[in-house]
Amino acid sequence: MSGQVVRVALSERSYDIHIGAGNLASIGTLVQAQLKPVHAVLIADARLAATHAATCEASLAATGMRVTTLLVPSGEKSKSVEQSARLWNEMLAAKTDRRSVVVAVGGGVIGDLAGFVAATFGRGLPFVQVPTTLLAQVDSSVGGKVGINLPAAKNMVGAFWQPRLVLIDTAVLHTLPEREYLSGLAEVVKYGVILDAPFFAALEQSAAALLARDTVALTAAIKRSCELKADVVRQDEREETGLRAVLNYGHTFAHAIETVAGYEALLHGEAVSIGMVQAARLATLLGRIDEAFCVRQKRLLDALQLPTVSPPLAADDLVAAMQRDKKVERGLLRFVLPTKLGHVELVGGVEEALVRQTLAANC
Ligand SMILES: NC(=O)c1ccc[n+]([C@@H]2O[C@H](COP(=O)([O-])OP(=O)(O)OC[C@H]3O[C@@H](n4cnc5c(N)ncnc54)[C@H](O)[C@@H]3O)[C@@H](O)[C@H]2O)c1
Ligand SMILES: O=C(O)C(=O)C[C@@H](O)[C@H](O)[C@H](O)COP(=O)(O)O
Ligand SMILES: [Zn+2]
Repeated sequence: MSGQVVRVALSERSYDIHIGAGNLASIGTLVQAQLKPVHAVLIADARLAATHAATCEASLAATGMRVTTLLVPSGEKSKSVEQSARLWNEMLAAKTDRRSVVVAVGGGVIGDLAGFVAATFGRGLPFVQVPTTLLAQVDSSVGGKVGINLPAAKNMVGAFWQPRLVLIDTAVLHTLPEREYLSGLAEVVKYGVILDAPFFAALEQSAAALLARDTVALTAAIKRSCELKADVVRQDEREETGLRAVLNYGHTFAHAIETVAGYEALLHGEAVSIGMVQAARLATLLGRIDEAFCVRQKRLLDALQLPTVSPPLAADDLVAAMQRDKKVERGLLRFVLPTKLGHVELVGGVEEALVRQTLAANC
């Protein structure tokens, strides 16, 4: 198969991310060669039933394995206990067992949900990610964080369950709606800010090409994002040393906004864009970074047509949501904050008054 491969090197169960254009139809041969399952449970976004999910289904079936396709309604609300229970029951009815593999086809919602179901059904089934949004290709399909939301807390129930392989077909991005595409660019910008200043500068140069979905610029951005994430996950797979927390830059604010807004008003990447602006502002209030950094970060987010101002939400509700963030330690908030372009730190003991001041400055 042509294309590029990024390796996620782990002590157990390392895996490859295959990146190419038009490689979706090779999913069957890849899965068969690597996992030799007798049965595939294809969990797909219902909106992709007639397109990318159908391609994957045909490719898997062509290898001779039995295929059960389970469609999930599109949208963040599907990352739920109810959808998980429905999938577990349908998998049982379809005689899913340890020779089965779960294949997720869709964006981050499907990957997180299908991965969670794979991690829990029968105490764990092999799992394959076929991400079809930019956000899922650069972030959610890599690293094994799987899970669902509770109404009052985003991603609160889940597991670390690594996929056995990730297949990225950049051609599927041609059908992605504009707003969803831009949302994925926010996580790409995140990688530049937290880990790679030259990559951030390259994004500044290629903003117009990225907006035009230019294949060369896009493939480079996807590959670099996957490499950066793979390297963090390699060093701290289960977010135990604090290193992996860097990937959470902007997310304490973002998850609070998404939760308080009821999971539907904003896309995850949009909330991350706003959250990165707020995290940078908090860092300036703490004297950890200068205003020039904030201006530069916002300029790139603006160039990529991402939102940088939160919708009006009650500060009390946002702070209460932040108190339920998984990074909270002994009741104290912790934030990932920039120290310079390309470097962030996990900072504890941030006073609530400063967080409120940051929220009030929303502009
Ligand atoms: N596990 C992780 O490490 C991680 C990382 C980042 C984000 N996430 C999670 O990912 C989720 C967001 O994922 P998302 O942005 O991919 O959203 P999503 O899964 O909701 O997909 C966005 C929309 O795009 C549509 N779609 C998907 N692929 C398409 C295609 N190729 N053509 C046309 N339409 C297509 C879907 O039907 C959906 O309506 C959030 O729940 C977030 O918390 C998880
Ligand atoms: O992979 C990670 O680690 C991340 O933090 C990536 C984030 O972009 C992603 O949104 C993740 O789902 C957030 O995880 P959470 O542990 O804060 O719920
Ligand atoms: Zn994210």
